[in-house]
Amino acid sequence: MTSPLLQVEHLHVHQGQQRVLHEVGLEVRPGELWCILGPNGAGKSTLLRACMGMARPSAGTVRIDGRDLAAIPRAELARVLAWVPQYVDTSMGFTGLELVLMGRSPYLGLWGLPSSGDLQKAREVMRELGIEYLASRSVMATSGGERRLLLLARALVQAPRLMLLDEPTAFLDLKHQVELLAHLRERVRGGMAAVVVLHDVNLALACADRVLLLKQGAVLAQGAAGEILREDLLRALFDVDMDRGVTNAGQVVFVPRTLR
Ligand SMILES: Nc1ncnc2c1ncn2[C@@H]1O[C@H](COP(=O)(O)OP(=O)(O)OP(=O)(O)O)[C@@H](O)[C@H]1O
Repeated sequence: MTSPLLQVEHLHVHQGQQRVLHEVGLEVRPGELWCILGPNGAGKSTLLRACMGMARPSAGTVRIDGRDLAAIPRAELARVLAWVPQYVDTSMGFTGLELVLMGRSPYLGLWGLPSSGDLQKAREVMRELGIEYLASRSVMATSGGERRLLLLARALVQAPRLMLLDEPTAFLDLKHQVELLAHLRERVRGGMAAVVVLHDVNLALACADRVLLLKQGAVLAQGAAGEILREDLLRALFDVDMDRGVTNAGQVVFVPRTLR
């Protein structure tokens, strides 16, 4: 078995007096796509933030590629790990291409200027995601979904081995949601690892290898997606009765009972 790229052990995080994460453990290996599911306020974003050193553990360890996260210089970390946050600060008025090019900063030389190779990589990823048309547009003049795709492009040009994505499908229409996750799956098949916070159980079921269910800051269950995503655990997680069905194409789906 390959060694983990991300290893979280006995992680506790507090925000002031509030206990946000309690005794969380997680191991992510190359070629695995993990989905984190849980109710609002469960601690999903905090877990991602702790994995990249933006939320300080009150106890426990986070290791990236076998090394203690706190001991890895930021520039070095950025060559291994990329983050797709929930929001982008659009107040600074970058163009789409400039935002995407920021993903190349861990590789820039002495003067910090992107080379023609960096520009080519940025344009290539934008083309793959169908957002070339945003290259010279101000990020302030883009839609919520377009910003999401720009943030994904920025993370992809970073050429990370591990990607952490916080609700990347929020604001995206159905086609873009499916395309984004398919794109991510393809990268993961190529050996990258990804941890994705999602709210949609069916999208998680469609794309995840492994799933972690987080409730009130603690792990309710984790393991292979097909074993963990089942009615009893989903009910315990969301306090909503779910019915399991199978589509004509043989795909398992869950429907909240109150919506039937
Ligand atoms: N900076 C902070 N100061 C105080 N409390 C915080 C802070 N950041 C998060 N929290 C609290 O920690 C808890 C977990 O927040 P977090 O954002 O990790 O949840 P989440 O599972 O990502 O939620 P959502 O699905 O709503 O995005 C929440 O109760 C939140 O109010």
